[in-house]
Amino acid sequence: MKINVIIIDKKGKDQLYTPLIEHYKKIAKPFAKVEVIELFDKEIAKAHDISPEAAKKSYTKAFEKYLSNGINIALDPSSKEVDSFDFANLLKDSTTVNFYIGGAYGFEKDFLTKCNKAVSFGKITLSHKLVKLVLLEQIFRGLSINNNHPYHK
Ligand SMILES: C[S@@+](CC[C@H](N)C(=O)[O-])C[C@H]1O[C@@H](n2cnc3c(N)ncnc32)[C@H](O)[C@@H]1O
Repeated sequence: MKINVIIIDKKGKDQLYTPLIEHYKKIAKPFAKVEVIELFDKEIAKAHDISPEAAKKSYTKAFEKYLSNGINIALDPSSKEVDSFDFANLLKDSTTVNFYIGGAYGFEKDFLTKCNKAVSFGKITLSHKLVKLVLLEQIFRGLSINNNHPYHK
């Protein structure tokens, strides 16, 4: 199966999170190919200087081309909270699963309605880099649950 983590973020490897992200991608390999897709362009940078609404619109524009393939799940703090078993079930719905992590201003409502689901990791707001790491760990945990791997005890 293919899992895409699509995030509004500048490309580039930071020393802090990248080794762990790569670790989870590697250990998930027997079950799924996990790819992290970072999106940030001049249009998003410019929109940030205009208004939160313009910024959210620019995120939607960047995300939209990925919506056509597979199941689409937005990570949104104010949506339905999931536990690790609910999360594992999301990975059973399709052979391609796209997860979306919003930018500094979250998502446009319109984008959330275009996704199949929106889920929350709790009411706290995590930085997008930290959310990416938590998501990668939960993807591996979910794959472990679905494949009876002993990681999830
Ligand atoms: C810095 S946060 C943006 C905060 C923004 N004010 C909002 O309400 O979404 C960047 C992204 O991280 C993700 N995120 C942060 N905390 C989260 C949580 N508790 N559960 C799910 N996703 C979260 C969301 O995708 C969010 O758009």
